[in-house]
Amino acid sequence: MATCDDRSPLPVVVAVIMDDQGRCLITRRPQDVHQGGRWEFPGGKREPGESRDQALTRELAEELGITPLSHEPLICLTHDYPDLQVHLDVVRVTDFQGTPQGLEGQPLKWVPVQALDARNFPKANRPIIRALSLPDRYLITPDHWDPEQLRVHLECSLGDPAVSLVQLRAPQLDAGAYAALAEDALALCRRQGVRLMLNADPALARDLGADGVHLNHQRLCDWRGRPSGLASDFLVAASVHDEVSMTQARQAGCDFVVVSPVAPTRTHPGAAPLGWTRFASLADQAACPVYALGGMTPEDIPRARAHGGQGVAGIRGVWPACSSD
Ligand SMILES: Nc1nc2c([nH]c(=O)n2[C@H]2C[C@H](O)[C@@H](COP(=O)(O)OP(=O)(O)OP(=O)(O)O)O2)c(=O)[nH]1
Ligand SMILES: [Mg+2]
Repeated sequence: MATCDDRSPLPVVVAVIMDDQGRCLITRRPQDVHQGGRWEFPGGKREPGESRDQALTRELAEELGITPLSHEPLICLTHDYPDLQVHLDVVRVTDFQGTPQGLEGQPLKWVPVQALDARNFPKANRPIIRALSLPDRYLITPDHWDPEQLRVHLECSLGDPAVSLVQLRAPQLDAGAYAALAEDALALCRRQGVRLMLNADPALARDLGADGVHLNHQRLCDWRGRPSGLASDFLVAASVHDEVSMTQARQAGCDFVVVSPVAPTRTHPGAAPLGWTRFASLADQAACPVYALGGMTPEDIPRARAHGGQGVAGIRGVWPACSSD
């Protein structure tokens, strides 16, 4: 059902409320409203003149009878439904007062983040669920590591709890050597519960059972939709450098993107850095979580988040130091 509100996009504040076991609160929308019958995160339309935080406090009081005490930005996105364009400003509520109740008669459930994919949410919620399940750093293998150095670095880094998402990038290897290395790296990553993205042909990533594929510029241009036989949690990511490639990533339905180079970097010394203002503007156009790449270290994570990012990606500065370095 369409809304009578003619603001476009419709400004909506959305709250992902977490409990101390890492579960989040979902509620069911009534049948007779826009996206009726689907599960959602609590929240609603911002009234004219209201700030995001005022709307958050009002909506959570009206719908659940609770008061948010602390929250942080999670992701902002615009989504085009056939009948309505919405702009969702999503925050993660980490502390609140009161016990949530369905004050409008809506069913409530606390569910672990890993169980969210299986629920029937509105389409706009896919990036929110991705943002919840992705870490604040994305490690990319440097191409000067030979396969043995790569194995040593993976083994020493994978025990670090901050390391949970890695991209295997090895453009110096031929297809056969890359596939052999990818099989070894996947076995190591699986043992530690780390997700491995292959910077390779999407069919290879699927056939080896990788957690996802990272599309470089050429593969993003060639992308013709998710190949058949992919699990729904298989991640598709892409490298983005400007508005054109951000639009391509949106059209490809990427689960996350990496924007670069944000700052000067030793690996690409000739490339002009985008800077944080341009990063923020590109992040605003994304329909998915965005990592900043280029001269990043873990100290840049708060800055990346303050500019609308999920966190940082890195080739050199983001890997933990290993004793063999
Ligand atoms: N609250 C919420 N809204 C969502 C989510 N995903 C999503 O696409 N939306 C859309 C559905 C609606 O078009 C819009 C939210 O508007 P709403 O109808 O819930 O607004 P409201 O709570 O102010 O309701 P009302 O007072 O107008 O009855 O955002 C979500 O996870 N949570
Ligand atoms: Mg609502």
